[in-house]
Amino acid sequence: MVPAGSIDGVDTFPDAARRVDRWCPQGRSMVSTPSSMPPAGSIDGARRVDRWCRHLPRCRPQGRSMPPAPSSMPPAGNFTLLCRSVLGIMAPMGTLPPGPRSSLPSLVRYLRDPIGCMQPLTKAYGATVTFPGKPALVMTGDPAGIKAIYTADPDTFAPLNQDLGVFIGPRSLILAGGAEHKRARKLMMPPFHGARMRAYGEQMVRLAAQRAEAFQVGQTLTMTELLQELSLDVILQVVFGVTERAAMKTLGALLLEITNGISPLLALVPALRHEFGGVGPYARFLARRRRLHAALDDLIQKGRAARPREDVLSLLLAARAEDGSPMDDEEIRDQLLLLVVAGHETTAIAMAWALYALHRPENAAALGRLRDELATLGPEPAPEELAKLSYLEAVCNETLRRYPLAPAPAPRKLLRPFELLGYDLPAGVGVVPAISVAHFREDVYPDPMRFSPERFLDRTYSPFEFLPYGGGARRCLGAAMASHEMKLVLGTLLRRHHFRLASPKPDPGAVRAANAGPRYGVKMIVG
Ligand code: HEM
Repeated sequence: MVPAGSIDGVDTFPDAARRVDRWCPQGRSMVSTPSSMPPAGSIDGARRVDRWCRHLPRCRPQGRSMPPAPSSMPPAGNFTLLCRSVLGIMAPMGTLPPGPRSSLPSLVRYLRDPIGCMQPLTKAYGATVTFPGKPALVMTGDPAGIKAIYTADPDTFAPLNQDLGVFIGPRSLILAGGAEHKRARKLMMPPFHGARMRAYGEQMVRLAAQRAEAFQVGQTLTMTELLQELSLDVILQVVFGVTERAAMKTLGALLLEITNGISPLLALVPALRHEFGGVGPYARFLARRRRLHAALDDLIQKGRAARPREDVLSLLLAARAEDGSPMDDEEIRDQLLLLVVAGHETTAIAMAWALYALHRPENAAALGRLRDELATLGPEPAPEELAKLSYLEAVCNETLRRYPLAPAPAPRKLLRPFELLGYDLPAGVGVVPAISVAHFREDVYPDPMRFSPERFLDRTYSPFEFLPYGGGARRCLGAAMASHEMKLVLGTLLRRHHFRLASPKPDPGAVRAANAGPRYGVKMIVG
């Protein structure tokens, strides 16, 4: 048995030794401490042993086979840990789950392979990983950890990326915290409630059918672009209430300028956000934002003057908080911008991934089964009939699982200490449910890389195992709308046309703004 003594004072804590015994022979499997583990007398001390003992010479005389540490693992001894703490690189590492020494390689890997980038880290450290930084980020793909985050009191967290306010409006829902978030969410929820989808379905099907009518046999379509335009049209009509063609075109162009102008580097590296005398990507972005703000202000004024309509903007203008106060124009403008940024590219990418997956040769059976199901409907089915198809729904869910758009959604910053899977995380740390880890767990989704809609017919998954829309108090506001749109648009396109992929090359995905989308745009030939 490995004596746990004298490493960071562990000798006074009896369960530490058992943990060492568990970890040392296993080498690389540095999974997070299971919640079933008895609480350690000194949690800090014991956990440090969990993570570091196999790198310390003290363990070796015990005759255990000590596999080499993974190269990304810090060669930590007390001195190294101390230096890091002093330098602030890994500030409170003593209480955090294991993770790589630097976050930079992971960031680079994320930009190259947003969906698969967590897999090597999961192999090295387990489903819960700490990324050092200021603040450190703890990502967990463990359903128990995800549950702890999503079911915690929402006031435990604040949204972390306040600096993203330049892109999505400083007063937008996604950046609000505490009581402000609760107030805004309550005001914004009703137009996105599942029951409202009936009102929006007709418009979604009509817009998809109009696009599909223009397709010509043999034509090559870049699905990400086409579907982005289509879901922008849906947002313009359903959210903004703009139905007149010319107005849709003008506003649509301004919105696309903004959403396409948010480069991943600008979003991830605040230091690049300088105007540099009016040239460069950030200066261009700010000029576009000014033009868009003017157009949105105009739309809001017209909305206030018009009679109430069915669209989201109209409902937001009429919404009142508990104290009877409405949202002011500036807040509505920020919320509208958020809805476009959060809503149109995400849904478009999800639909493009679905078409890509269905038309891969290995998934021919899934496409066949879906086509058979669609053929059971009459010539002009009501949107609700499409929305009720169970295999179509399973295809959409499997797409969102296999190709998570937000592999790691916006971090939540801890406002107070928080226990996660037995680790006592200090205030200030960011926590992130790692969708890209949760959706690829072998124990939950056997053969996880395979696209298999049948999974969603055979069993149901908990909200901590299947979480394409995040969860808890910040679960995606547009989830019902996105799922509805996916089913109606895919159903409408596939009922009217056959397609094949223009290239057999697999698409590993790439970062597009904040989302993981197809790298090659999903080029398809109309059959
Ligand atoms: C397939 C499409 C979509 C996916 C996969 C998706 C995914 C997500 C995710 C993962 C989050 C973060 C949740 C969290 O932090 O726990 C989120 C937040 C959000 N989404 Fe979506 N989304 C989609 C479509 C939409 C649409 C269509 C809209 C609206 C038009 C929308 C509006 C929002 C808003 C407003 C938030 C912030 C919620 C809050 O902070 O309270 N999303 N979405």
